[in-house]
Amino acid sequence: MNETDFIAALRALPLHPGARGLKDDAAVLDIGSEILVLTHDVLVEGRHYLPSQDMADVAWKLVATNLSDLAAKGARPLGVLLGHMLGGDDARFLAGLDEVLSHYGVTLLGGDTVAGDAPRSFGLTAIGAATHTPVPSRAGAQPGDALWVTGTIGAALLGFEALRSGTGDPAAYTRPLARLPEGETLAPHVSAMMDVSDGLLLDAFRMAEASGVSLAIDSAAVPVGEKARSMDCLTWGDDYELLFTLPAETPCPVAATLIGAVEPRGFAPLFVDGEAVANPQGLGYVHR
Ligand SMILES: Nc1ncnc2c1ncn2[C@@H]1O[C@H](COP(=O)(O)OP(=O)(O)OP(=O)(O)O)[C@@H](O)[C@H]1O
Ligand SMILES: Cc1ncc(C[n+]2csc(CCOP(=O)(O)O)c2C)c(N)n1
Ligand SMILES: [Mg+2]
Repeated sequence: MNETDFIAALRALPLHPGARGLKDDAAVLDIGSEILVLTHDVLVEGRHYLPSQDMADVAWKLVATNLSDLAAKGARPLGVLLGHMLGGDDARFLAGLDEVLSHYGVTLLGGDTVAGDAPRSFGLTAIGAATHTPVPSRAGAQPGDALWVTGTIGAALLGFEALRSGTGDPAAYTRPLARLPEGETLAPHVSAMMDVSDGLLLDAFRMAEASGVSLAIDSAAVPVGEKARSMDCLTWGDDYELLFTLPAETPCPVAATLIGAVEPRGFAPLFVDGEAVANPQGLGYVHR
């Protein structure tokens, strides 16, 4: 069973309405006075980071990737709960955790600590407060809307290669940034929004499926890390940029690039340069 199959099977279990059918970046919990936004992500040695990496980078990435899901819902972080496995360079992990929490002005709520052998994994739950209702979802894209993305797609891939070769800047891979200010600015305007974690094309496919529309992407319009390897950049993932749709007449209120359009559902959820993409296979990263 791969990640997609497992999540599909989870959808048959009793789901909270705030789980949004397990088809969104985070759960949305209306508790009356506030709307909480909740997300959890895990990093695994060898899968999400290299065993040789500085554990300070791992702590940074663990927090940033979770905050990215809050950003995609326009939420402001309230705090985090950490699931920690002792046995690596725990002092460096603590230093990186201090650094990333200070950077985002976020504080610890709690967590759990265990010891274990490599390959170790680390979990984090991030809790945020919605800044705008309705909280943006992946499901609201409307035919006629414009499709936008922040930042450079494939920067993480190039950062990963820089880390492995020891030449160039690995920061886009080792120290991704959560687009919290952009997410908050965008939330009142977008019809749909998500972060790009598994690859632009796979995540666009998921947005199209959730919204019941087709997304048409002009691949040449996407700002990629390396033009000659555009397809690698569009499918590798780990970029943590925001992918969103805006009504055609709405000016984009943040720095971002127009990369396509929302169309009524055609015979595929995704069209890349006019070519129908009916199957998500090969569009991005899926755990298996
Ligand atoms: N083990 C699990 N138990 C419950 N819900 C899960 C589990 N794994 C995934 N989900 C849910 O499935 C949906 C999709 O998850 P996914 O991990 O693809 O989203 P994401 O966090 O935005 O992406 P990424 O993990 O790549 O950052 C979310 O609603 C998530 O909460
Ligand atoms: C050492 C190493 N680091 C990174 C990658 C690439 N990668 C792994 S998971 C993922 C998507 C986000 O994960 P998730 O869906 O769990 O949030 C990506 C792009 C790799 N193959 N090897
Ligand atoms: Mg996400």
